Parts: sequence; C-alpha cells; structure tokens
Amino acid sequence: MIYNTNRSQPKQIALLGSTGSIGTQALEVISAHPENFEVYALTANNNVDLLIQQARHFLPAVVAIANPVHYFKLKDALSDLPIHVYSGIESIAQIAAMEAVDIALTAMVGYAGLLPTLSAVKSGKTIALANKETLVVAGELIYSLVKQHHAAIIPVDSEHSAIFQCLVGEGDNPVEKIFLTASGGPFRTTHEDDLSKVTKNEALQHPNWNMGAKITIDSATMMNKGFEVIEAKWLFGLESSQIEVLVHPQSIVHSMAEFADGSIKAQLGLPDMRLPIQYAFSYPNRFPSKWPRLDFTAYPELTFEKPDLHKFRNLALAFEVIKQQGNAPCVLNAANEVVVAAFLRDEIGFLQMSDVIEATLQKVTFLAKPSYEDYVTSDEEARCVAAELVGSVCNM
Ligand SMILES: NC(=O)C1=CN([C@@H]2O[C@H](COP(=O)(O)OP(=O)(O)OC[C@H]3O[C@@H](n4cnc5c(N)ncnc54)[C@H](OP(=O)(O)O)[C@@H]3O)[C@@H](O)[C@H]2O)C=CC1
Ligand SMILES: CC(=O)[C@@H](O)[C@H](O)COP(=O)(O)O
Ligand SMILES: [Mn+2]
Repeated sequence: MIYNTNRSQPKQIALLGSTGSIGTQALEVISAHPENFEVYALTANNNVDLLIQQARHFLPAVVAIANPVHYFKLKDALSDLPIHVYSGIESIAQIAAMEAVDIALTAMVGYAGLLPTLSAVKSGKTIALANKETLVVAGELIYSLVKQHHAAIIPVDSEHSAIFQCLVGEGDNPVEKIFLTASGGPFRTTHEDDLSKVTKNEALQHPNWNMGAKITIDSATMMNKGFEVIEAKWLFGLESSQIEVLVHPQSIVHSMAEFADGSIKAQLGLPDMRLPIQYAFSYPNRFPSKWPRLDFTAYPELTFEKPDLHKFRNLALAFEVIKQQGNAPCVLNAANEVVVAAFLRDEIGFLQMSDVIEATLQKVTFLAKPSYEDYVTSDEEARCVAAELVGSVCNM
C-alpha cells in the first residue's frame, strides 16, 4: 500500500515546542515517515542545546528560540548550515504563518501558545493543536478567526483526538454527548485530608503518562480535565452540559462520543501520544506504526467512576468559569500558571493552588466580551493578583 496520498511532496511541519514531551514525540513520528513528513521549523524557549542537536539532525529551514538570551549560541552553533535562525515569541508567530508550512504543531506549553496559534489561524493554516491553553484562554476568538480564515484545527490532546476519530464518517449526525476520560492522577485514591501534605515529587508521578511538568501537575489537581472540558467545548461546538468527565484510571479508553440513537463510539489504545500526533499529521489517512499495541488481556478490568469535585476543586472551578465565560477562563489559566510554577518551586502547598486561583477569579475585573487586547491585559492582571497571593513579585 502507498501511504503518501495525493501528494508528491512530504508535508512541511513547523514544530513549535520541539524540545518538549510532545515535540520530541512528534520528531519520532516524523522520523518514522520521512516520505510523508518533513521538519520545516523547530522552536524552543530555553533548551538551546537540545534545539541545536535537533536542528543539526533534522536540518529544518528555520529555527527559533523564544528566549533571546540564547540567540547567539544558537546562531553560532548552526552557522555552517543553511538554516535561518530567529529569536523571540514574535518570530515564532511569524514562522507559524510561513508560506511553506503545511501543518503547525502547537506543542509549546501555556499562554505562550496563544500568539503563534493566532498567527497560524490568520494564515489559514492547518494546526495540530496540543497547546490546549490557547483554547482555554481565547476559544471564542480563535474559532471566529478559524471560520474567517478557513483554517483547520486538528486536536492532538489524546481525549480530543479520540472524539475527533469517533466523529469521522458521521457527517452531519449531531453528537448528543461526549465522555472525557480522566486518569484521576496520582491522588485519585488519596484521602482529601491528606492532600495538604502531598509533595511536588509525588504530584509529578503521573500513573499512566510521561509528560511535561506543568501538565503533569495539572493532571494531579485535575485542572487538566477542566481545561479539556473547555477545549472540547470549542473544538466540537458543544455546551458544557453535553460534556461528562469520567474517571478511568487505566487511560485505555481515551474518550467516547454518544449519538442521537444512543450508540456510543470510543477510541482505545495504550497511553502513547505518538498515535494522536501521527493522526493529526496524517488525517484523513491512517499511516502504519510500529509502536506497542494494546493487548486487551493485559487490561481485564476497565473501570469508570464519577470525579470528586469537592476533593478536586480546580475541576469545579473550571466548570464555574465555563458558566461565566468572558475573560474568566483566561483568568483561570493565568492564575493556574502562576500557582503551578510556585508549587514546582516549593513555595506553596498543593491545596493552596486552588485557594489562589479562586481568589484571583474573584479579584480580577470581569469582561463579558473580551477582545484580543482584553485577553492580554486580563492575563497580566490575573498573573499579578495571583503572584501577590502566593507572596511573589509581579513582573508586569
Ligand atoms: N505531554 C503530553 O503528553 C501532552 C501535552 N499536551 C499539551 O501540549 C503542550 C506541551 O506539553 P508538553 O510537551 O508536555 O510540555 P513540555 O514542558 O515538555 O514542553 C514545552 C515546550 O514548549 C517550549 N516553551 C516553553 N515555554 C515557552 C515559551 N514561553 N515560548 C515558547 N516556547 C516555550 C519548551 O521549550 P524549552 O524546552 O526550551 O523550555 C518546550 O519545547 C501543553 O499545552 C500541554 O498541555 C496535551 C496533551 C498531552
Ligand atoms: C496525554 C493527555 O492527553 C493528557 O492530557 C492526559 O489526559 C493527562 O491525564 P489525566 O487524564 O490524568 O489528566
Ligand atoms: Mn489530555
């Protein structure tokens, strides 16, 4: 079988966040299909050594480092190669819009993904979206621009890829409801009273997935699932009442979609992000893979339970902000980035993260119909409020 469908040239991929967990796995996918995919651009923030190594191996047309401190080291290290070198987040946004780019993979973490994603959308690109924070912050704006510029967003997040795969072939059949599965994180069975004592190292031990530090903490607090509810709302045009979170500790059923006749489709597989990344690149085709496959007999029990919204207050807060809309999800995201960073620096405890987020949501000015500039100022205001609450300095 020939998998290079309808194309004489490999798809040119801009890997935004190539040094991270998603970025490095995306490079494995590209390496496995050199006839179909080529690296056009690589970007990072601080890990200049890995970026240099990746650039020398994959020979992209362009590389960029967000933190300008590393620019000269990067430039010097690649001076013998025909690679354009840039620095700053604006240059990453420009790369996402470059003519030659077929797919922009947004694999950078956090609010930093917003500007490059907006740029890719405004250029009508196909975006393989891993950076869920962009849709949390500004989902409404992103989707109005997607429509206007005929861009396409293909989800990479495992749950959303699962639902996307369930929807293929359904045409106009409406989805009645989706079930977003959640592992429950490392503290699923920890008693609520003991959460005040859990450590950073315990929180960084995800039961099923090996991911970057920020999303791993988000999984431990279940903020990740709250973000994913917001992400699903925008990706699939659903009301929050149509989205149910189901704790599924095995992370084998990646999510499910229920249709008008009561039929439920699920997508299953081992917890391995290479599959959703590859599908986002190959869609609407499926390419072969050599990664390990699911052996059902190794998982004789697939279990499901309701999430505990009292214990995991971040998930409850995410449902609250969905009701409020406006800039509330943007504030939620900014406060969360501040508290996760503070928790990772051992400055605050696990439960304080929800306290600070809740207080920040109460203090920041609510805007019902935010523009892009409003999102920028809301993000800044929320970061300052949250920083003060955790006892650190606001740098804005
Ligand atoms: N990891 C996973 O399995 C999954 C991740 N996601 C989402 O994908 C995104 C990436 O996650 P993950 O790969 O785990 O994260 P990592 O922390 O492993 O990697 C983040 C990447 O973003 C870059 N980066 C960080 N800050 C900035 C910045 N300010 N400007 C530009 N680039 C920046 C990093 O560069 P450097 O290395 O130089 O710091 C790195 O390349 C997140 O939004 C996450 O929620 C979604 C589903 C699953
Ligand atoms: C791999 C992936 O998509 C993560 O978002 C994962 O879902 C995190 O696990 P939790 O279900 O614990 O949030
Ligand atoms: Mn996910």
